[in-house]
Amino acid sequence: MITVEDALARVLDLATPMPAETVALASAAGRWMAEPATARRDQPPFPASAMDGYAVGDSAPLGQTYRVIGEAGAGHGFAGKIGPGEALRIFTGAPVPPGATRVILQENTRREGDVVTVTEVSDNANIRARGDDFALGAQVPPKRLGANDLALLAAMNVPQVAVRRRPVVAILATGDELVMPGEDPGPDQIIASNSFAIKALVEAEGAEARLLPIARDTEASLRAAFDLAEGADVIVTIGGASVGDHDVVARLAESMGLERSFYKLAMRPGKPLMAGRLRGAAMLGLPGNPVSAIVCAHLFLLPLVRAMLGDPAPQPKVLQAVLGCDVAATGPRTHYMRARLSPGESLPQITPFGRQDSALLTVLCAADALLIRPLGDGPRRAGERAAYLAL
Ligand SMILES: Nc1nc2c(c(=O)[nH]1)N[C@H]1C(S)=C(S)[C@@H](COP(=O)(O)OP(=O)(O)OC[C@H]3O[C@@H](n4cnc5c(N)ncnc54)[C@H](O)[C@@H]3O)O[C@H]1N2
Ligand code: MOO
Repeated sequence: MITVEDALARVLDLATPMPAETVALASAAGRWMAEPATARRDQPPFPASAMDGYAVGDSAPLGQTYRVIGEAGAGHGFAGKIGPGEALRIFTGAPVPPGATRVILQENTRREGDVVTVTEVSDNANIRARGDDFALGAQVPPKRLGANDLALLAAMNVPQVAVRRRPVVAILATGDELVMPGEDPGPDQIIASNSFAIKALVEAEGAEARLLPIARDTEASLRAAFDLAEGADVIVTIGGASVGDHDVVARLAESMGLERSFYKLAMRPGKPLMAGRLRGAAMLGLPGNPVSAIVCAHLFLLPLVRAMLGDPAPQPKVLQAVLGCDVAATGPRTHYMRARLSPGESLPQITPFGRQDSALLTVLCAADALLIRPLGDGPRRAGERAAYLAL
């Protein structure tokens, strides 16, 4: 059995970066940029008024009067320039003309005909310098595009972005006992649940999920399912990974040419995880127990997807908390305990659930964190520091 850290490094070795494709900005939310984007203009492209008021060329002392010589609005500049004793009626977003050094807030003036008088002084010039937000040539380094990034690229006049193609993740649940939700299970059958979590997790990370039909525990059925995974960038099998007579996934994948990176790791839940490369795709064989499959997806599948999309830090983010109760020593496997966070003084408090069976979806749903209990660690007392992963 290898360690979790070693296993993660080997999984990340399976990640090949996705090729780039070009998409319209309006379709780029959640996508990973494949290369930096470059501003095609200054923003603002001219000194711009930040307020509605009057543009003048002096410090606007109290009682000063100006003759209003024209008007400028957003999208409608003033062609002339401002001389001494002159003011331009100006609105927010309008270009500030030459000669003007400040915009007096409208509320700080009195207007009579074409004469405006300063009624209150302010040291705010109310002018945004050209390029104040960004300058021509400014670069946005590759990142996952969120709403704010899309607005920035739009302002930079970047109508299309080179993004990484979404990796296709084929999800293959295996087992004679499984039927899909809504079907009529036989007396020995249960409902396949894991695939739905795995699909949602990889989609949220920016991948495209391909949910394959459930494969039965026969070589023919599994082989047919693997054929349906053709062309996927990642193949995820669920179940059939352990030592039982019906656990044919590994055997079959190997007969199809799987280059195995590892099988079994010192982790609980998730010991029978398998990883490798099959027909050009990265393959992860997740254990069948629902919590094992989902925890392994958080720890290995999502980092793999992120690495393929170009995330420079694809590893799960380990956070710190303090224990909310005493915990027992761990055995020879690092234990990822389903736990609940509550507010603490400087760090949150983390308390694992009493029931840690890897079949318990209700406990997983009640959890918002995985308490990490390192392998071989002794008992720990409430109040001691502990690492966790947020769910
Ligand atoms: N003799 C041993 N037995 C087991 C070992 C072991 O080391 N020696 N490991 C245990 C551990 S740990 C795990 S985890 C499981 C993993 O088993 P498999 O990956 O082979 O999974 P299955 O046997 O196919 O299923 C386990 C369990 O999960 C249910 N299952 C499977 N797929 C789904 C699905 N898509 N949705 C919902 N539930 C699913 C399945 O019905 C079984 O109940 O092995 C232990 N045994
Ligand atoms: O390691 Mo298994 O995944 O405990 O249920």
